[in-house]
Amino acid sequence: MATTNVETQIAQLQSILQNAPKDPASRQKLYDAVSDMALKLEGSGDTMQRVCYLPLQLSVANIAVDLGLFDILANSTSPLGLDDLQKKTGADQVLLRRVLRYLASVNMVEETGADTFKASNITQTLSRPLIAAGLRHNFNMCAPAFQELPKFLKDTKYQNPYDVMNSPFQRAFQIDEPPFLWVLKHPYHLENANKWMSVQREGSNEWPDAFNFEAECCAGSKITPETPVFVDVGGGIGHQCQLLKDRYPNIQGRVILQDQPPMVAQALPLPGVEKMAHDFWTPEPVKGARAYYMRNILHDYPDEAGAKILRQLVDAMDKDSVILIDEMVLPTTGTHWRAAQLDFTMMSAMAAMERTEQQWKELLDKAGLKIKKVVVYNEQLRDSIIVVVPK
Ligand SMILES: C[S@@+](CC[C@H](N)C(=O)[O-])C[C@H]1O[C@@H](n2cnc3c(N)ncnc32)[C@H](O)[C@@H]1O
Repeated sequence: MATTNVETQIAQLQSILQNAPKDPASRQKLYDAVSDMALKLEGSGDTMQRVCYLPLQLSVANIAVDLGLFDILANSTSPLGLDDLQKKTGADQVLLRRVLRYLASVNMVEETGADTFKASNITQTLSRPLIAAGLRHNFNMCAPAFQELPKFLKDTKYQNPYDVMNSPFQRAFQIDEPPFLWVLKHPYHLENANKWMSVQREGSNEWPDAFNFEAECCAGSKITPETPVFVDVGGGIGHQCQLLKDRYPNIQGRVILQDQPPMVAQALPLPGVEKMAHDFWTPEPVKGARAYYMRNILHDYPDEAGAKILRQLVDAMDKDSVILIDEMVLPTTGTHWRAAQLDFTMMSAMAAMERTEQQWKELLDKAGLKIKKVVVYNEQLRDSIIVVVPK
């Protein structure tokens, strides 16, 4: 009776899988619900084995990337046996069997018969070059810092880390400079990190999907071609300036990309965007802009340093100016695991943090600023535009 019942339940689950919605948002919702149910169903044996062996998945996935296994299977039109895979990878068959057996056990590849494998949906994802670079980045750079974290926190008496010159990453790599400077001197790690950054929010909304820049920042007094409308402070190579220009091709006024000189020198072509070398620790040279935009800058710094950067902008603002902070705003409860793990990545790498709305208020207060409104544009990570004005 019990067996029949469980077989019926499994059949019901399979029917849910077959009828899973195609649109990404609904699919994500279903995935979150099913994952949550799977964890609630989990017995102690599975819990201990799953948690204790978590690092192994990333390790074996890196072996598969090094051997090109995901690529080979994803590009094959039919299942491949060990002979084929040995010829293509040059690896010993006994070892290959062990690697593939493990990968199949966690659905990273699909086993179609004895010693025969094909790509699964997960193989297809992991074979993509940007995602494979992410496997390398997280294994080579993040995992050593995560490994260091428990001892680091014990040694620092469980105080929240705030000093970028004293982070788990620095200990793991035995360096005495901030990780973002160290990585610039290590091209292999830099390339993997940049590829990972470019893909990790793939498929998510972008800020103009939820925030109407023209209505929010260009209404009111007249804008002329001389009016600075958008200054991207610490804007990297200009992706957000490009996004703004793409979404608002007829926008009047100046759009300005600011960053350190080497970054500005590498910026995208960006027609219609002024490129300006500027150090954000010094007074903001563009006065009275409609919007000073900052994306993923302040989460790198503790409150005092963040307030110092913001004060440079406050001094440049006029009555029509706002600051747009594009960052995660963590909820008070129910933080998604993807957001929570990013917070720990910031802690381990940079002694930095993601913030709740209350924590944003506390930081802004130190710079004489307050929140006008928060527009969430990506629910899962709580990526948001925080519209900020002087108090
Ligand atoms: C995490 S990245 C964010 C880049 C960009 N805003 C984005 O979201 O893609 C931090 C940026 O801050 C820039 N940066 C760091 N220190 C700076 C400084 N003192 N003045 C101006 N930009 C700086 C870096 O060059 C880098 O482009």
